[in-house]
Amino acid sequence: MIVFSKHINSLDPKQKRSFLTLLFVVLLLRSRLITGPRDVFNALKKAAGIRKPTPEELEQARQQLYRRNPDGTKNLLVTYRGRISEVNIQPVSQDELAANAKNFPLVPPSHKPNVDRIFLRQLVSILRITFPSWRSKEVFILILHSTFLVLRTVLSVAVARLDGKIVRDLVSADGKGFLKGIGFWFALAVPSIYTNTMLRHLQSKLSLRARTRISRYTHDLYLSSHPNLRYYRLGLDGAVQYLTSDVNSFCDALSGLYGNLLKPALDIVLFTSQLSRTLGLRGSCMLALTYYATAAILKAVTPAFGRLAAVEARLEGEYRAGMSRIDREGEEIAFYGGGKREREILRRAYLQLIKHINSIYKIRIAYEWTEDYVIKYLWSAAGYVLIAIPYLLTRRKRHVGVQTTGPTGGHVDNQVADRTETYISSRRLLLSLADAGGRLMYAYKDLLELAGLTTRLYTLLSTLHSLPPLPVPSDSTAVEVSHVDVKVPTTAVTVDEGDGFMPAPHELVLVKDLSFKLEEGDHLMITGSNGVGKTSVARVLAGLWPVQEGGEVRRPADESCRMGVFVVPQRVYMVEGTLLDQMIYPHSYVDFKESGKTDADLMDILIAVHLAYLPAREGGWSVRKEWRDVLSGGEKQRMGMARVFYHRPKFAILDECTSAVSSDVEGSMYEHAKSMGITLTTISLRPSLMKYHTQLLTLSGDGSGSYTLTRIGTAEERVGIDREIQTLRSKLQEVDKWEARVQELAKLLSVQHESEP
Ligand SMILES: Nc1ncnc2c1ncn2[C@@H]1O[C@H](COP(=O)(O)OP(=O)(O)OP(=O)(O)O)[C@@H](O)[C@H]1O
Repeated sequence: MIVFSKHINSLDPKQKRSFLTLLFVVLLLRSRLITGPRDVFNALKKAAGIRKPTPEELEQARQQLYRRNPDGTKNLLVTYRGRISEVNIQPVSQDELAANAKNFPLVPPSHKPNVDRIFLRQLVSILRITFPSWRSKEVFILILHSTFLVLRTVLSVAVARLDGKIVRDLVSADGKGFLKGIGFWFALAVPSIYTNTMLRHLQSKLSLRARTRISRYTHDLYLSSHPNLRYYRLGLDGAVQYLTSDVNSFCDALSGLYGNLLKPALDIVLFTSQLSRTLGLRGSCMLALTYYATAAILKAVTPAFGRLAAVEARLEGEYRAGMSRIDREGEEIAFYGGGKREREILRRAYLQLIKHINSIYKIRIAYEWTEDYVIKYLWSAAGYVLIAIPYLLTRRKRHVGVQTTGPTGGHVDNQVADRTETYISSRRLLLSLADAGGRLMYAYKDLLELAGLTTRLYTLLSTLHSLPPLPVPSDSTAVEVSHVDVKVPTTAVTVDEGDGFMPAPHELVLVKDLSFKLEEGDHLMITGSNGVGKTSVARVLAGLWPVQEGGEVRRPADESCRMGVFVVPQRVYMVEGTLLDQMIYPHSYVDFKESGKTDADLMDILIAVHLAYLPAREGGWSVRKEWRDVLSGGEKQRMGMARVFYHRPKFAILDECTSAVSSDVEGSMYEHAKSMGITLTTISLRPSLMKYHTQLLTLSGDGSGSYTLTRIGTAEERVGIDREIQTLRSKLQEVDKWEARVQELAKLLSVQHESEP
């Protein structure tokens, strides 16, 4: 950079003029002040027959979502400003993610964010994601950004020199030189402003690219299918905040810091080298001493900005989570009239956040006061002293300051003008130096804040990476469970301790040593009182909860659903999208088209679940609505059953998913499922459903984890029912005794009342 500036200095005036003209033309073209090339481009597009898509084509692209490429990758169809752009998506492979896990060992919960070795290690691990290779576009932007940073520093020196020269011409009453100087001043303004604008632009661009890289990585990591299911098992409080806001803040802080750190550092080196010519050895040593003293004072008064930023992000996440809970559960809250209560909860979360932010502001007052005092006043005073030293202490007249070639040709024939020029140039450089020092100190504060955000992002990534894949069940033609203890996995009950992760205090075993086998056509009903572990059995069967050593779950590999069994939960999930998307979930429109199914097939399914009126009522298959609010509870459950008929799995688990459906429709849906050859496992407390099943699994619920498995309609089941009838009869016989006792007690009470005074 210094070489570059020296090189420019060495050019003769004619060469300098040509160089500046060339620079001006390049900047003008790049700044799009001239729109010619763009008009030509648009005209060419028109001539080539490239037109704007129609609204129908836009809707079609929205519905289709992506196009599959022959090489297996997907092109996402993004509709934006009336156009469709295709973005090639190349997901990070699971192998690559697994290999990266070694870069993300878990942080100890006691770790407090700071600018230290741990921070650097964490930052490097994340930077590997942001800058995947030397040839990536992000590196190119970084190089371009750095080039503009150097250019800005060079221009600053040129401005300081010009400033000195203008004042020199003024003092020596050189009108021609003065006007020439003003002309240069305006010419220099063009590249200076352009450089500043480009710096801001490239900084934002770098932040956006980093955000895209990290978001894609976290999406691939977080939204992983079986056997990873990280989105289900993460167990980190405020995960949404980590995945959205924190990523954004981190990228902004990172891209901002680069410029904020490099620019003042460059400035300091260049300005110091320029000034050292004026100041001499003694002055330069004193300048270095000033730097050291400043850094020491500010380090001593700098608060723990990193930790403060991490706490702020967590509190922001809690507040956001409260807001989205109300948005999600609005109707339930309204039925309970819980607005006031929710307001209190939200207000508390908000006040906690605001109190924290306020305390940061207060902490900042003292810090910023010291910082301003040191940077603005101490440095300026030191600057005056340093400039004065050569004049006050050195008797020998020295040619000091930045070299200029004025009308005098560098001869000192006007001592006052010469001194004024040197003073103005040096003073401007010193002011710029103070400004650079200030920005460097601000950058240290930014660095601390980046440390806090890095810890947050690193915690997310390391927690995601630390989840081992779930065991993949072996293939079988039937569903087989042998010697399985159904227990709540420890990772599912973790508590977020701000930055850390705490395991569950004890293990909760719901069902002990569970064994059963379901061949195709063996329909199982699971029953037992609330909270006994019925849904937990489904979680184990679906592979959501791992099985302990010694136990085993075997399932068929079924193409219709990736996990071998298709589970319909009690609360049916409604996906964002069209009516068609609700029915085919988790299939996409492309999957639907590839499956060969038609609208007529879909209609048949809707008839089977008694929802045939929906497409006409809602305005067709492609209408988009907030289906969670539009459909009633029973309609949603019927839609859940429609999905089962659409996917037609070999085995389906229905977890109380018809509890809001009328009994007649429920019965016809069960008959339809069986006629399609779907083997059902129903979790229900409704005895009326028993007739559709062949086996009954009853979980005892006495805390021992015991269960009974009986065949429905067999001698064994009849014996079981007889036994229960006998138990009830013997209890009924005691009813007479209990009634006699009640009468005795009533008499006793009335006697007591009479004897009272
Ligand atoms: N992630 C979890 N963390 C902690 N406890 C859990 C978790 N999941 C389930 N449990 C506990 O395990 C027990 C069984 O839950 P499960 O959902 O299997 O009950 P259920 O028999 O299906 O109940 P219901 O009939 O009310 O639906 C409950 O006491 C529940 O609190």
